[in-house]
Amino acid sequence: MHIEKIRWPAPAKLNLFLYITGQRPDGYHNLQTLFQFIDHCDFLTINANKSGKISITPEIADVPLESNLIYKAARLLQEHTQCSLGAHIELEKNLPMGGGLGGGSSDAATTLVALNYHWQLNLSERTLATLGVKLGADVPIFIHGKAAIAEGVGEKLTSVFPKQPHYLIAVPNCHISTPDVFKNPFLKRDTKKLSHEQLMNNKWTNDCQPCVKKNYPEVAKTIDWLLEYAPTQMTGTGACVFSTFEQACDAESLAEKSPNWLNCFTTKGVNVSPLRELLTTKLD
Ligand SMILES: C[C@](O)(CO)[C@H](O)COP(=O)(O)OP(=O)(O)OC[C@H]1O[C@@H](n2ccc(N)nc2=O)[C@H](O)[C@@H]1O
Ligand SMILES: Nc1ncnc2c1ncn2[C@@H]1O[C@H](COP(=O)(O)OP(=O)(O)OP(=O)(O)O)[C@@H](O)[C@H]1O
Repeated sequence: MHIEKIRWPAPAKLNLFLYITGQRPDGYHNLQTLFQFIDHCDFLTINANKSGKISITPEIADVPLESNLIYKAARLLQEHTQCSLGAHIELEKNLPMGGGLGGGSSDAATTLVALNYHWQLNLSERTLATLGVKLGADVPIFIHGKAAIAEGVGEKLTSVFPKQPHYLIAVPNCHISTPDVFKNPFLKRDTKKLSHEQLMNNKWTNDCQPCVKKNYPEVAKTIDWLLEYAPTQMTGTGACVFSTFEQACDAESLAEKSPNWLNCFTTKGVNVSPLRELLTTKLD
């Protein structure tokens, strides 16, 4: 067991494009989506112990321990490996919840990767991703840790190298349920599947955005305000929206002049996740 206390990052992701190419018999949707990470993270400080128990502080408001994806990921790993070790996890929650930035999935992925290290389980990335997808469709990309086109329901990953621009991320004041967006009868579900080369060279859009804009006026107002200044679109099933800039100073000056109702922060796109950076450069 690695007993040293380590502060592990759990970064957010953006869907730079998101196309729905069909629906499977089980109701899940086949996607073609481009994931990039941003340098804006939750942090999990992990202290491994021999208790067999998983404790997390502080609690997340409205999320009981048994529903916390960090707890679920740790339990899944214990069950899969019959490991009798435990851990105390201190969570610094910086990512907005239910915003399409994948914070819950990222926390779960970081838990799997970190406990695999602390408990010295030696599970492969593939095994961790197979366990992780049970917790959420986005967990495998966070375990992969490299910008990628995801296909299937999000589990088939091909690494790609999009530009790493600066972003202004806006967080509209509304919670959007992912299942509700996928249930919407007006959702476009028949986008033609394209080659990776075509996908990377075309203009990038998000098939969920028109329905979400229609049903959530806060999202529509945010996108329309930002579009006056920079290319802007929604990530995932919303509600967060990102505007793209070549220079950090342009993102920052737009954030400064944005109206009070627009809650936002600036960050940079990264093709290697901070979690992967830590694993490959600092812990090897
Ligand atoms: C749309 C994305 O945000 C893209 O990054 C993700 O694929 C959604 O990932 P997530 O929030 O982890 O979603 P999950 O918890 O796996 O799925 C929530 C619900 O969304 C619907 N869902 C999700 C993913 C998918 N490819 N097809 C779907 O139809 C299903 O009804 C599912 O029950
Ligand atoms: N550790 C966790 N962090 C955030 N949310 C969690 C966590 N554990 C459970 N949840 C639940 O998961 C829900 C979705 O959280 P999350 O922040 O991942 O949404 P999201 O950013 O919209 O994700 P996605 O882009 O994958 O749809 C939350 O509303 C919360 O109830």
